[in-house]
Order: sequence, then structure tokens, then C-alpha cells
Amino acid sequence: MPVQKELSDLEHGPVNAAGSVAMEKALPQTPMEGRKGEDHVLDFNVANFSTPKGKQILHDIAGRTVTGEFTALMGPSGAGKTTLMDCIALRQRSFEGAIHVDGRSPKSDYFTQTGYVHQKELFFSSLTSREHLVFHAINRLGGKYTKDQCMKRVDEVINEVELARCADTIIGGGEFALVKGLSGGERKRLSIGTELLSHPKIIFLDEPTSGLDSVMGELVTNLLAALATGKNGGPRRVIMCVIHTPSSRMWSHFSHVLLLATGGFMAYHGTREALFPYFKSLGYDVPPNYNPADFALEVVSAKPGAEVQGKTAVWIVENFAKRMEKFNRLPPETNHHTFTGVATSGGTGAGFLLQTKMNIWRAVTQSSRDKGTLYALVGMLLILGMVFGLLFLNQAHSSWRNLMGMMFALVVAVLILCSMNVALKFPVEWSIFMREYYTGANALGPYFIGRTIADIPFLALFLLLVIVPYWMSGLTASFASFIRYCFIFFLIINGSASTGYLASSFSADPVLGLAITPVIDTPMILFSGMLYERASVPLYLKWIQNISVVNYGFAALVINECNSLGDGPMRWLVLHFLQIDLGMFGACIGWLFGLALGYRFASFLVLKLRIRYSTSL
Ligand SMILES: Nc1ncnc2c1ncn2[C@@H]1O[C@H](COP(=O)(O)OP(=O)(O)OP(=O)(O)O)[C@@H](O)[C@H]1O
Repeated sequence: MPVQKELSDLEHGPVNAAGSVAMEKALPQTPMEGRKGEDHVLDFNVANFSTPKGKQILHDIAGRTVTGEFTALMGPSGAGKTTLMDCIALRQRSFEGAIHVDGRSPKSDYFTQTGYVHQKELFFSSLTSREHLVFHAINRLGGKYTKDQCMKRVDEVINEVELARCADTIIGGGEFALVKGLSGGERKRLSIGTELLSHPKIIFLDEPTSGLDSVMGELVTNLLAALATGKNGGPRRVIMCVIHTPSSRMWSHFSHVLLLATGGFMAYHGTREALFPYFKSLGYDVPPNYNPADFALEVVSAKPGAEVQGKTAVWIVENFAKRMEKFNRLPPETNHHTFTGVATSGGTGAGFLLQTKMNIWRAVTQSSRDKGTLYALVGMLLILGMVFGLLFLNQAHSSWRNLMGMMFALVVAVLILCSMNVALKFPVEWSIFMREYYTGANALGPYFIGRTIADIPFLALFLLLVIVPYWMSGLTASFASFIRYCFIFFLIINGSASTGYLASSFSADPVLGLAITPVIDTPMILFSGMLYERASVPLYLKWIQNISVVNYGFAALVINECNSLGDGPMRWLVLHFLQIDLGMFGACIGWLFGLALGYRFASFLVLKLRIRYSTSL
């Protein structure tokens, strides 16, 4: 094909804002078999993306892609490929520029009509592939489609991404998972299938072939090309994916290429076939027997110390910029995009009750199948309970110091174990939730209620820690007293878990959650009424006693035991030392309820604010 003809293919890259170039003219010459549904045009202009410290990462990048195109977003490491795709997908919403779909600024349904496949897949590891898809199908489509229709869609997707062989295999493979589960390629196809459920018209993928061998990588790119062109019988789509160095066979599946040069500049955007004639016209001819993708990357890479290469990259960028000048870019709408808090579970999304039911089902399935964690926790709690029991063996009624010491230490142990456990587990789930939230597959209320309800049996396990020493230490052998003791501890456990939720609600990083937990727990222990004269607490610090789960939990336990002690010197000593009144029992229970709910609600509010004001996913 003559070079000039190939070069003309470049022209439909960047276009004017109103989308005035007829779409038909811009359509690639790809096979049109299986063409169904509407065609769409995605225009993007990322004029400037800078880090919070002011370093500019992306410079004047604009272009257009349309239904049926499968675009490879390539460039040297650190050139800004992921950042650019995040801006176009509006998963990064703090940049100067504009995104238009079919000539209009996207609304909140942009998030439910586009799919985003992350480089690192995150799943509930104890679910099977089918169960995972069923959860997403019902939550994303259950508002408009019946359960049977959702199930049918799951089957279609399983076939579309060729997962039939492992549809009922446990996904496994979590960071610390004992179960291996799906292979890397299967996990990738499951991620792609998840996004296909709701028939997105645009799909973004971040390095879908990373970690796969070349055969598996080729299978994935072949699948994506079929999804873009509708070759597999489905509707045609816009597909854009960040890819590092595709093999020659993978490369051949792409219809278009967007090449970034070092520094975040646009070096090329147009058809794959026109790329090398274009480079040739600039004097850079791909050597024989060379992987074309490697050659393209080498030309636009500027490594420190390689000045000639650096100059080449700059020259190519400048050359392409000249071509861009003749196109009108989309005008930036505002200084920064403000698509914050726009994700919604509306549209075809299931209603509140159905989503809550699905969240409870998933959370219970996940915890009940995670047998390894369950057995380890039960074992650890029983051993710790035995240590308490042996230390305070038959001491409960023979030493008032031992009675108080045991109660206090048990409350503190429960506080630390429960809050840390939640603070460690929750952030990982939160990252999954955020991804689901942005695609309309979940909402905060249903997720939070589901999580809270599914937590109840799991948290009840922590009672094992306190039941063992109850009987070993010789606390009152009355059934009523024992039930009250368990009930008080159940409230303490829930209050402690709520503090873990609050601590971990500030960040998706478990390390930060674990760092914040002691900051909340320490004042609770300090202001428990055990370690100081209540009367000596300055007025301005007294309120901390009112938010201490340890304070009310410990007091309720002591009152419960003292009620059964009879009116002897021991009871007098304990109540006198702790400055506790027997009539406080009801109030302590009320406060424990309030604190468990209050901390949980506070964490809900923090999460809601994070969603509302987040500018990136
Ligand atoms: N929010 C941010 N704050 C600070 N730096 C950022 C931010 N976002 C991106 N960067 C920086 O922008 C540059 C481009 O990052 P990006 O992940 O987009 O590159 P990439 O081309 O996808 O790289 P790779 O191929 O290595 O994954 C990096 O130097 C990264 O550190």
C-alpha cells in the first residue's frame, strides 16, 4: 500500500469537539460480521494531567476512537499510559481536558456503560467463577431483568470468554490464599467477563496480558479483538487497552495504536497498519525480523544518557504535534473534571433490598468457605482462652484483684483482637467494593448492611476466648449470670469491631488502618475506670470515658458478677475500688449498644465522604 494512502489513515485520530467528522468515515476497515447494536464515538482531550506536586505527566493528548476499534495504548514505562487511560475512563477525574461520548459530555451512566478491567484482579477468593458472575449479573442487571434472564446472561458470558471448563472452580488465589484456584489467564478472562455482563459499549483494560505467557496473552488479545469487532457474535465495542510489549501475533490483533513517548507526549495515534509507513516517512524503517511493537517503543523512548535516542523521540513528538495542530481539540470543560460521587446503581442495577440480599449471601459464602482462617481463629481463641483460664484458675472468687484483673484483661484482649482483625481484612474488601461501586455493581448501604449482618456469626466466635476462662476461673456458676456475661461480651465484641471499621475506613491501605487502630483503642483502655481515680479526671477529658467500649463493658461485667457475689467484703472492695454503682448496669448496656452502632455509623459516614470526594479510583 502506498505510504501516502497509509498516512491518510492517521487523519481520523484527533478530531473536532462536536464530532463533525462523519463517524462512518472514521470507522476502521475491519470485518463487520456480527455487527449489532449502536455505534459510538469516544473523543478525548487530556490537555494536562499533573501530580498534586505540580509535575506534569501528560501533555496535550487528544484523539478519537469508535466502535469496532481495538486500540493498543503503548509507550515506555512511566510514560503515563495507565494515567491516560484512567483519565479517558474518568477513573481519574482531576485533569484539564474533556471527554465526550457521541459528542456529549458523559453523565453518571458513563461508569455503568463502560467496563474497566484492572491490571490486578481482586475477587472474593472463596466464590466460584459462576457465583462471582451471578453476584455481578444480579446486582448490575437485577433492576430490569428477571433472575432467569440474569442467569442466562451469566451462561452467555461464560461461553463468550471461554470459561465453561472452570465455571464451578473456586477463584482462589488471594494474596494469602491457601487455595490456588483459577490460572492467571482464567482470572483475566473472568475479569473481562464480569465487565461484559452489562453489555458495555466501551471497555478499558490495564495490561490484560501481564503475567501471562505469550500463548495465553495471544488468546486474551484475540478474544478482545473479537469483542471489539463483534466477530464472536456479540455487539461491536470500543476497546482500549494499555499493553507493554506485545508479541508479533498479539500485535496483529490491534486495529489502532496510541503511542506515548517518554514524558507523556503523544507520538502517534492512528491505525496499526499506518504506523510503520509513517515512521518510514520520517526516516525510521523497521528492521527485518524485528518485533514491530519493540521497534515502535525504541523509537519513542528517551533513556537517560542516550541523547540521540532522546532527540529522536522529541523530534517524532514534535512532528506528530504539527499534524495535530490542524485538528480542533475538545475544549476543556472546566479546569478539572468534577465527576465525583457520580457512580450509581441506577439504570438496570438491582434495588436496595436485592443488593443487600446479594451482599449478605456473598459475605456469608466467603467467610464460611474460608475454612483455613476459620480453624486458625478458633484454635487461637481456644488457646488464648486456656492461657487466661490457667492464670486465673479458681481465682475469681478468692482474690478481688484477680477477679478485676481477669475481667479487664479479657475486655482489652477482645478489643485488640476484634479491632485489628477487622482493620486488616476490611481495606482489601473495600478496594473490591470501590471497583464494584463505579460500575454500578454495588452501593454503600447494601454492602455495609450485608457486611454487618454476615459479620454476626463470625464475631460470635470470639466468645470462645471468654467462655473458657469463665468456667476455669470459677466465676458464678449460674446460667442467668453466664448468659448475661456472654451477652455483655457480644456487645463488647461488636463495639470493638466497629472501632476497627472506623480505623480502616480512612484508607484502602491496611497498614494505615492498623496504625490508626491503636490510636482509637489506647484512650479506650486508658479511660476504662480501672487505672485511675474517676474523680481525678479533669472535666475536659471526662467525655472520653463516654466513648470507651472498655469503660462500659468492664463496668457491666463487674456489676454482673458482683450481683451474684452476695453482700460480702469482696463485693464492697471491687465496687469501692472501681467507684461503680450497681444501678449502672442498664445504662452500661445502653451505652455499649450505642457505641457499637455509633462507631459503625461513623465509619459509614467516612466511607460515604471518601466516595463523594475521591478524584481517582
Ligand atoms: N497521582 C499521582 N501522583 C504522583 N505521581 C503520579 C500520579 N499518577 C501518576 N504519577 C506518575 O506518573 C508517571 C506515569 O505513571 P503511569 O503509571 O501512568 O505510567 P505507565 O506508562 O503506565 O507506566 P508502567 O508502564 O511502568 O506501568 C509515573 O512516574 C507515576 O509515578
